[in-house]
Amino acid sequence: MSFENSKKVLIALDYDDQETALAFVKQLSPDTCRLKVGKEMFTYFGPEFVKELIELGFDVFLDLKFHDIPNTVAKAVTAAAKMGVWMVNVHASGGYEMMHKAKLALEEFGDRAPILIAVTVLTSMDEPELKRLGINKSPQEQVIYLAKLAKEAGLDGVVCSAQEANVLKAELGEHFKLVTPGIRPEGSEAGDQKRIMTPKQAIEAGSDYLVVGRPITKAANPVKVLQDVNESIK
Ligand SMILES: O=C(O)c1cc(=O)[nH]c(=O)n1[C@@H]1O[C@H](COP(=O)(O)O)[C@@H](O)[C@H]1O
Repeated sequence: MSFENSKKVLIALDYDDQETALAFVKQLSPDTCRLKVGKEMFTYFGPEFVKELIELGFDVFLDLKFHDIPNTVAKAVTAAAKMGVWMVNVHASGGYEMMHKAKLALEEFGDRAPILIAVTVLTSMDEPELKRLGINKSPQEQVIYLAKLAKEAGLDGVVCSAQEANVLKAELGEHFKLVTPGIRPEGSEAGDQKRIMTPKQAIEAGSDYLVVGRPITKAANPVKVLQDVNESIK
């Protein structure tokens, strides 16, 4: 799939109602954003919903964060590729073998293989939360550690917070893609996100793609907020 990144905003479609989601999507253009379908919408509406978005011309990031034994994850990313999605993700903490098998499974799709990325440390986590998991590292140290592992396993990039983008670009190179949620335009609420940045700061730090959900989808005028975000990162 194409890494073309003039469209940097990936809108997180986290709705429990398909009609509302589609009414929102129909106000958007595939020229100004891509769409992310995550666990909530996929669990409610499944592959048919994803295919409908693709038919409307959108690149879709299927965000199901697979984390299982290598064989199961390889089969799951194969199913995602068959659906025609642009990007798919797994959890880096599933391990080298799991990530590597997933990457190998996508080889048969050639140029049509989705971009495969790994979630490092969720943007909702901070140092105390990592400690509770038994990980005695800062989020940044753990992100770097897992991102290196993902690169070694052949993945195309990682999901991290924009706060780690700078150091990851320096350590892992220009071509390793950084997809950053936890994006909050000036003045919007952090909610459950802990490691946040504004769209402009994130791009300046080296993010390739910005995942933005509630600041756009819950806005009174979502299309205007998207336009403002795109304008701020031109
Ligand atoms: O993989 C993701 O997309 C993801 C990883 C992560 O570390 N943090 C994170 O927030 N996400 C997703 O990004 C979206 C962020 O949405 P908002 O917080 O509403 O902007 C949600 O759909 C999350 O599931």
